[in-house]
Amino acid sequence: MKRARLIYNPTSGREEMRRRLPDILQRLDEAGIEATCHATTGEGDATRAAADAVERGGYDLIIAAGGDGTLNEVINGMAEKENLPPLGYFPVGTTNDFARAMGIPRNWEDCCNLIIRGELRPIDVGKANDRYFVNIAGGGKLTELTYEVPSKLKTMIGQLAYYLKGIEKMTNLSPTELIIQAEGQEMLHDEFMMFLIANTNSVGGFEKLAPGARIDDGLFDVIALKKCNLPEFVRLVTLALRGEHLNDPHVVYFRTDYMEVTSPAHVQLNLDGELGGVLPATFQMLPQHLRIFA
Ligand SMILES: Nc1ncnc2c1ncn2[C@@H]1O[C@H](COP(=O)(O)OP(=O)(O)OP(=O)(O)O)[C@@H](O)[C@H]1O
Repeated sequence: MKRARLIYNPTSGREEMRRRLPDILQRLDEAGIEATCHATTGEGDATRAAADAVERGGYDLIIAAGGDGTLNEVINGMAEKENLPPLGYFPVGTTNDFARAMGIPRNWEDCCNLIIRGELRPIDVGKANDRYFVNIAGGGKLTELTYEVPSKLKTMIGQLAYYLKGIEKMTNLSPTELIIQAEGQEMLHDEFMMFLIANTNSVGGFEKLAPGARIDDGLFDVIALKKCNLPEFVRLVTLALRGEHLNDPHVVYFRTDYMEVTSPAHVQLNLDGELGGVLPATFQMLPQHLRIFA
C-alpha cells in the first residue's frame, strides 16, 4: 500500500469535496493508495498541513484538493523542505488556472486515474520574497480583482463573480508607478496598470495572455501593461483574448528567471490569486522544483 496525505478545502468551488470524498477515498484504496485526510479550516491551514506531512514523513504522495488558493497554500508548505514527495491535485475551485494549464481534468474519477497511473511532470516554482507561486504573480490595481470577490459569491455563481467584479473595477482604473529590474533587461521605470509574472499559459481564465509560458522551462513570462485609458484597455482585452496583445506599444513583454519590482506607492502582491504581501519584491525561479501527477 502507498500512503497519501489528502489536504482539501471543504468550501472550494461548489463544496464538491464534501460530496465526493468517500468516492475518491474508495477509488484510491482500490488502487492501493491509502489516504488520510485533512480538511482545511481557514487561511494558512493548508500550508501548515502540507509542511507537517512532509516533516512527519512516511507519505509517498501529497494530494491537494481545492482551488488555486488551496494548491498555492499546499505548495507553500512543501517548497522549503527537502525530499519532497510528488503532488497530486484535484481542481475543485472556481477558476482552476493551474489545472487548465497542466491538462489536469476536473472530473474526480479522471483525477484519481491520473494519480493511480503515476506519471509525473516536473514543474517550476516561483519565489516572491519568502512565498511561493506556481501559476502567476502580479500587482497593480487590475490584479486586485481576484481577492475582492467574496467566497460566498464564488460558491453561488462561480466564475461569473469575477466578471461582475471586473466590470466594477474597470470604471475606476488607475496606474501605479513601478520600477522593474530584470536579469538581462533594461531597467523599466514607468506608470503601469498592472504587471504579471506568468509561470503557465493560463491566467485568470485567459488562455492566451502568456501564450509562450511553459511550466518547466525555468523562466517567467513577464507582461506589464503601461498606463492606458478605458477604450485602449477594452481594445487590449479584445486583443488578449486572441493572444495578439504582446506587440502592442502599451505592453512590455520579456522572459527572465530573476527580477526585482519596487514602487513609491503601496502595491499589494497577488500570488496565484491570493494576497501575497506588498512591494518591494524579488522574484526568483526555482526550476523544476516539484513533481506533479499530470
Ligand atoms: N474551511 C474553510 N473556510 C473558509 N475558507 C477556507 C477554508 N479552508 C481554506 N480556506 C481558504 O479559502 C481560500 C480559497 O480557497 P480555494 O482556492 O481552494 O477555493 P476557491 O476560492 O473556491 O477557488 P479559486 O481559488 O479557484 O477561485 C484558501 O486560500 C484558504 O485560505
